[in-house]
Amino acid sequence: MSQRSLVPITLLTGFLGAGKTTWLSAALQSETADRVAVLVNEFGEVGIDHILVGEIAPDTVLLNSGCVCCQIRGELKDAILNLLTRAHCGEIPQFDRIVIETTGLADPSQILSTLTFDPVLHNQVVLQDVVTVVDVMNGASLHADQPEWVAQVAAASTILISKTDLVPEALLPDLQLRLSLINPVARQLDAQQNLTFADITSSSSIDLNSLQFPGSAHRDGTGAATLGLTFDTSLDWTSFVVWLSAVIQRHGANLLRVKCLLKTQEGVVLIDGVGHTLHHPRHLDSEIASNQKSHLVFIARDLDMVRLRASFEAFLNVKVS
Ligand SMILES: Nc1nc2c(ncn2[C@@H]2O[C@H](COP(=O)(O)OP(=O)(O)OP(=O)(O)O)[C@@H](O)[C@H]2O)c(=O)[nH]1
Repeated sequence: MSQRSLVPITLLTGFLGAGKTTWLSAALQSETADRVAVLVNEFGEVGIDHILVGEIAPDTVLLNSGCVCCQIRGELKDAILNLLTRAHCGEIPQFDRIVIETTGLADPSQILSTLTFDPVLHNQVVLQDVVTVVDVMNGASLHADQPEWVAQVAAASTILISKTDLVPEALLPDLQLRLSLINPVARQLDAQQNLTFADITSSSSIDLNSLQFPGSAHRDGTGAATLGLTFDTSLDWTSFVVWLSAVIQRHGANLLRVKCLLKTQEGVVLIDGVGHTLHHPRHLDSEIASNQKSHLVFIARDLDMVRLRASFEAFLNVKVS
């Protein structure tokens, strides 16, 4: 099956009470909403969010009795396959996208790993976006010392900042800066802007101008560190894959996010990974892409970024600026 026919999945995550269900309910009511199937994962005996979302999307499926990232991965797989089968048989309307709303304590990298490595799911669905809702009131203060919050922010392709109506506008830049220190490659949007799925998901053609890469290594105060490397030389793709595989093999548990735009002898390649799982590399063949420098970004916890940079330079024989 070709990549084109895979059903895209949007993973909607964010800490407890951040505003995931509120945003999802609003987006589902938008006139321009895709045809969306929704899976809601909740802790506890009684799920409530799926009832709220279910008023708008009647075929919403509740995954309860555990967290989808650790305890009920099999249930997630069965629920996705069940949705696809029911749509195929005409029992529920056809859909263009599946949205999975996680619990507030989920680690997105575990779910990505299930979606990517399961041999059956791998041929049916593809994780397209990780959308993380961050509560502007509690995000950087209350939640920042929670590893799950940092993992969710680091995994995001888009960060939706919620509850901006509840704080003075002047407080926003501070949170935005802190978020971009943890994850410099995610877009940050105001959740109150009536955003549709089209607004928050990555399009098939990538807007290179929207990609941001940090210039060096830094720590953000939550224990996560970021390394950004930029260089102009063309890389040997095979050597890079060997190096990256070794890094993931050795330090996979510490990695929160990897994003690379690479000039190689085979063209420009975009690599996007959450935790130690990588999406399929995407070839970018536009003229704009070929005029870019190469950029690598690693976000990790307890990883010596100076040594990582030295190892990259030595193995690939590249001097970075
Ligand atoms: N004022 C305001 N309240 C919001 C906003 N977004 C969410 N809320 C409120 O915040 C509370 C939690 O919102 P939910 O959407 O249930 O949050 P959640 O992330 O789905 O929560 P859990 O599933 O329990 O983790 C609710 O009372 C919402 O009404 C917002 O942008 N502005």
